[in-house]
Amino acid sequence: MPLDPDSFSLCASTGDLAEEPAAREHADCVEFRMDLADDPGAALDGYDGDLPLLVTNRPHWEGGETAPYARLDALATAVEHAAVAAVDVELATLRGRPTGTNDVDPSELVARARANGVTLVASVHDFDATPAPATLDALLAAAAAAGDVGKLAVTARTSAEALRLLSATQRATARGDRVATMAMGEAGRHTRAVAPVYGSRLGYAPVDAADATAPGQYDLATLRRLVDDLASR
Ligand SMILES: O=C1C[C@@](O)(C(=O)O)C[C@@H](O)[C@@H]1O
Repeated sequence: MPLDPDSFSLCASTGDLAEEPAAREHADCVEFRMDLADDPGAALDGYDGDLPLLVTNRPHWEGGETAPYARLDALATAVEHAAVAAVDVELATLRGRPTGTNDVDPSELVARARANGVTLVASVHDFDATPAPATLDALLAAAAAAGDVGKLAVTARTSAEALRLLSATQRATARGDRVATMAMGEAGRHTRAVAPVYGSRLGYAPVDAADATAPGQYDLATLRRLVDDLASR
């Protein structure tokens, strides 16, 4: 089953698939951060949880832990698994940024995802700041065009920057782009709860706040409660 890009999904973000039972109560899916796992291939082969998986294998140059070697090959194998519903590929990768030695190239990875009915999340991360509005618009439009969902995670240093991201989310949704947004960092924390009100399709949270995969994340139970509460108003 692909992840439905037309509705909001809350992902429990983890490098350890053994956390899935603890995530079931609150999450719609598990973001398996393959780059944070010791043996991601074995973990996927042994996965028998209920929640569908969004697989991510983040390179160093976009805030992850994976050495570039065979990074795309691991994702291409992952999308063949029945439990995998979505795959995250950086927009820069899709645009051809060299990513190390791989047998498959980005277009083949996308083709394999498509052949397996796996939703493609095209992602962009800015770990320093929140770009100007025109840049946010351009990044969201490009990411949404490249994937089924275009995801943009920026860093908000002020409430004005957080608001800028929410505004861009609203504009993207209004023009018909399917996007997912969040502002990392303390000043952006509330955007994780609020961005879905403006159309964001994905949220990320660790089961346990101590295991955050990005700055400013709420724990899973808290983000579920906040998102659901705001959605019902
Ligand atoms: O890209 C994202 C979003 C994220 O960076 C966040 O800020 O919640 C967390 C990552 O695990 C995920 O891949």
